[in-house]
Amino acid sequence: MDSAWESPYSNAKSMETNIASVGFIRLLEFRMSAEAKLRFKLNKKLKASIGRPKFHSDGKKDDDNRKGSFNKKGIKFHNSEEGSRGDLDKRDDFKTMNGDRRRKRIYGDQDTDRDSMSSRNGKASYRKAFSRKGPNQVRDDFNSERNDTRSPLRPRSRWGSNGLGNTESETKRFSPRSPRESNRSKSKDGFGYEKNGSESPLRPRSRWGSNRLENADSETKRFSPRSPKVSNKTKSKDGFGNEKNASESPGHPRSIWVSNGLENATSENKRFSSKDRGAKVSSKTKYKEGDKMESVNTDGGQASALKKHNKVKPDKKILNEESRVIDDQPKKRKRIRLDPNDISNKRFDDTIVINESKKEKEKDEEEKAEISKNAQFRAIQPSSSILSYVEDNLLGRRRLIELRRAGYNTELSAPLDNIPSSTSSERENIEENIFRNKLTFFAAAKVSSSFPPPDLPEIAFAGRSNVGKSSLLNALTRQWGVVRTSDKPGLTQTINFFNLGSKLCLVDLPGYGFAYAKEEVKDAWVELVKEYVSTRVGLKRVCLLIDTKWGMKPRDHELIDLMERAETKYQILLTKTDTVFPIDVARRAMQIEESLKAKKSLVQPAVMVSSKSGAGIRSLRTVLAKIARVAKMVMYFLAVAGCLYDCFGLEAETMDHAFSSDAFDIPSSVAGHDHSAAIDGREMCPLRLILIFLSATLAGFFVLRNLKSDDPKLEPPQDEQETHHFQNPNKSPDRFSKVYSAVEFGFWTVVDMASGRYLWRHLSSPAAAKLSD
Ligand SMILES: Nc1nc2c(ncn2[C@@H]2O[C@H](COP(=O)(O)OP(=O)(O)OP(=O)(O)O)[C@@H](O)[C@H]2O)c(=O)[nH]1
Ligand SMILES: [Mg+2]
Repeated sequence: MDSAWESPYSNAKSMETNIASVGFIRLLEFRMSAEAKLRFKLNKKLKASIGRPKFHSDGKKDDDNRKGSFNKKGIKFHNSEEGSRGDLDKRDDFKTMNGDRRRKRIYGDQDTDRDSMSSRNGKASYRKAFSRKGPNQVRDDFNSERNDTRSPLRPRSRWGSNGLGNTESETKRFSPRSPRESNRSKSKDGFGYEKNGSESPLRPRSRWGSNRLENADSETKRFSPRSPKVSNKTKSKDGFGNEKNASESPGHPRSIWVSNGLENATSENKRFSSKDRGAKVSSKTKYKEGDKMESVNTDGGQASALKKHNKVKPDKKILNEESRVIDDQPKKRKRIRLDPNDISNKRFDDTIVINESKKEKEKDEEEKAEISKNAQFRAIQPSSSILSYVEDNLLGRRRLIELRRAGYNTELSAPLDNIPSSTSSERENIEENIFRNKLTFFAAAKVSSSFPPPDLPEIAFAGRSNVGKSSLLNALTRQWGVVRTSDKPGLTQTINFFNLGSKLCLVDLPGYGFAYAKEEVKDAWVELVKEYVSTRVGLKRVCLLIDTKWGMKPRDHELIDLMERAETKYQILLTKTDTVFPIDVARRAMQIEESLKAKKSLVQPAVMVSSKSGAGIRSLRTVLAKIARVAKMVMYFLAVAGCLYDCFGLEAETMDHAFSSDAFDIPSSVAGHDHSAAIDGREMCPLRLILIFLSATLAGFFVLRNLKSDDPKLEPPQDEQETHHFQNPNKSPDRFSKVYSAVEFGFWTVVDMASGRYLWRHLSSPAAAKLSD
């Protein structure tokens, strides 16, 4: 502002050249009507009511307030004028108004500036200053002043946006807003912009905006489309902008864009273009058809700038093209030469990466092998007998509705192991008497030396960790919680012995394979399990549990090989059948049976169970109960043989060889005889002989009966009771079967009393004592 006002004083030449225009303005002033004077006064009053800008003693105005007041003044003035006239006269009014406005604004400014200036230097009056500058220049100064004195922190003004092309980013930031801003500010301008003021600020697609958006690639492009238009219109009126720039003090802080414009061509371009926009805003504007605006630039001072801009533009294009060419070239990769003796972290990392890639390859190969395994598995066609068994026992993944329809109470644990329509989850419903006995833990062994004496026939449960060994013990006895289970592999870490009454011993072995335990600890488990299954006296069967979903693993094969060598009887149990589809249960059973066909110690068939649903548990009970029964029969036979040996004086050595407990794998305590007693058997009483004969006969009968049905088949249970349960699930077991089982149980007790250990111990102990003497 200062420089704009001071320049006429400092520049005598411009004073002289503008004398003519001053005279013209004075003439205009004399011709001013009384009405116009009144209007001017009114305007002054209005301005005063709005609030006038403060002027400092040095003539500088407070930037924002001052501009606001200028604008407001303009609006008010113009509004009052426009409101009193028709739309038809708008254009004429616009011109005259503009002239008035120009002059009056000058007067308005003069009132204050003259005082301030006279108080400052006491020489030149306002009119002189005005005459020296000329009206156009004054207006131009006014525009530039508005541009320049805008705070750089006020981007929302069209002036600010134009004048603040100081940095590229700034210009970019401001530039898209400018049309909107200009629209907004127009409403305050009083030059027919008030209609635009009602325009939504979200409508930037004014003519300017649309032009600018055509080339949004670069900043220069953005401004360029407008420039030709402006230059076309302003060329005839050119000559003030540059002059003004020239008259500006280069070091003046006010004119940011001017001072910067002298520094570099590219930024100058942008600045000029932005100034161009600002000039456009400050220029006369015709209002056409509501929203559309057409600007007529009276300030042609930007033509030279536009020329500059047009000159620089091709350079930019070239630069862009060059940069594109550079981008298109393939980028050279940095080659890092590695020192073979370098053992820094970098090289160490590289080796790790190589190892990892090897591991990944191995993993990929394993995955491929696994995929082929899966494909092979899907190709298995199970036999119809297995399929029907799976269906009859509701093995595999089943919907609850299906189980309900079959009459099972799905709210009970292991519902398929229960009698249909039963509400009892207790063990009374177990059809195998031996499993009604209480399950009691009696020993745990970490080493073979701590194994308990083999008093009872034992059935062991082996398999990988988490395969469901412990859960199966609970499910078989329907005594939940006696054996501890966990979803974390490796819970069972010792060989745990559980007595089922005094009939059978169930042994829970620690698992092998993956488990949450140290490697050495797991190795110790494996060794212990191997020792147990290969050397344990009284071990009737090892139930090798295999997860139906995953099938057999190398560790399972290891154990099988060991049991084959030790001639330990083992049977495959497929567990967790509820996790796979029924067809896959059948496939897995087929697959395992096929793969273990040649094994001698294997007891076929594989039993499919689920501790969760209870499917197959009854069949497993039947199998295990028969094992217990066979063991009992063998025990009776041994007892009878001992008696015969005693009675008929058979050679002790022969008897020893034929019926030794080791040969039958029966614990000596179960067999209930020793050689010393047998030798002494000749001295037994006749009553004992009768009892032995009777018991031997009955025992022989039951042994034969049991031996007939010793090998269970993969068909629905042959037993009447079993068949009844599975085929007619809605019927409860009839009374006859209950009586039958009770009589059988009583009979076996009598036989046990007559021919078993009880009598033998009591009768033979005195003889043994004698012999020892
Ligand atoms: N779905 C389903 N889950 C089962 C079945 N049997 C056992 N589980 C679950 O499998 C997990 C392991 O069961 P455990 O009985 O502890 O397995 P384990 O073989 O004794 O494991 P270790 O003692 O670690 O050797 C538990 O979360 C059981 O609930 C089954 O038949 N079906
Ligand atoms: Mg366990």
